[in-house]
Amino acid sequence: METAIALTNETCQAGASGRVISVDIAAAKAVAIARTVRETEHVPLMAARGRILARDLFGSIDLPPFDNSAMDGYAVRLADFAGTGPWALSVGGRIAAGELHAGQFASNEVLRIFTGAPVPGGFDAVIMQEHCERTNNAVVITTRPRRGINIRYAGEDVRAGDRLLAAGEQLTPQRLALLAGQGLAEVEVLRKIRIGLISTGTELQQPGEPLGPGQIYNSNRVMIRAMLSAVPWAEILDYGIVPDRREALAQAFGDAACACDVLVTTGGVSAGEEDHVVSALGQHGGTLDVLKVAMRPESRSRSG
Ligand SMILES: Nc1nc2c(c(=O)[nH]1)N[C@H]1C(S)=C(S)[C@@H](COP(=O)(O)OP(=O)(O)OC[C@H]3O[C@@H](n4cnc5c(N)ncnc54)[C@H](O)[C@@H]3O)O[C@H]1N2
Ligand code: MOO
Repeated sequence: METAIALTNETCQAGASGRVISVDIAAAKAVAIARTVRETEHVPLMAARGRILARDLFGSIDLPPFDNSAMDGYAVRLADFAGTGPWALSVGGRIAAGELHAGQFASNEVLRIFTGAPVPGGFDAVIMQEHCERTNNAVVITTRPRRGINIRYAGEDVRAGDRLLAAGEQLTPQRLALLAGQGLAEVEVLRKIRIGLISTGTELQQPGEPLGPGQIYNSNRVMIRAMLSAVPWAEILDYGIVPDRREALAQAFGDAACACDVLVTTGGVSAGEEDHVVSALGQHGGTLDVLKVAMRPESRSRSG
């Protein structure tokens, strides 16, 4: 592990003798000095995709909340299947999803039922309509059903009290559905990491503007912003282009340091006297890990 070096006005030269390391090692070193964001916020489920869960979440209700039919067909009681079939049973009621059936049933009565409808107490199987023959007010069933067939029992998917998700997990669409299934409207997540972006270079020009002599369009900015905008737990603060003047850079870094958790800068970290980024960073009392990364065309990046 290379030790962090204190910054001085000459620090911009410090990388010159540093060892060149791989992209993976450089990334690991940058991650090693990172601190975890602790502040949290509540966000609506609809806006929570990709956010990081702040705390463990436990089920508050069973899912499904009640025994319900997995098929359109007939709810039956096994006690009505005495002897050998076929059995002719009369239809004593009808229930669709979203309804309740409060009535009583005589023995030998079945219930016309639809997918998602609650299975009343006492019924222990649902026979698909395709496996029944309906005649007026009766159904003929030829095969004795298995107990529980085509019934989704309360709590089969989630039990109240189960740990559903752990702190630190990312909220995928499927996990969000799990929380919605518990009736949650919002969820506590870690606040977004604020990533500042500063493009350094007197020679840089914004795309869309005429290119002056010696100028080059700022292509890194749009690339980095596009990459960061795909990160749902990050927020981008774009400070635009800052010219290669030490005071201007120090001012921009000072502003950004107050507002950001991470600052991404491009340019100005080479070894010439026009490269002021490292020394301007030093003005804010930081320490610096010099990371010379084995990549082309830019081999110089810094993390601190
Ligand atoms: N006799 C037969 N019955 C069924 C058959 C079959 O071949 N023969 N196929 C089964 C299959 S497979 C499916 S899938 C379902 C499709 O039925 P529907 O499209 O009518 O779906 P629903 O009954 O409306 O819902 C099914 C289930 O999911 C619950 N649900 C619905 N919407 C939501 C939502 N937005 N969020 C949460 N949960 C929802 C609903 O309450 C039901 O429990 O048909 C079978 N039946
Ligand atoms: O075949 Mo249904 O449409 O998935 O469960």
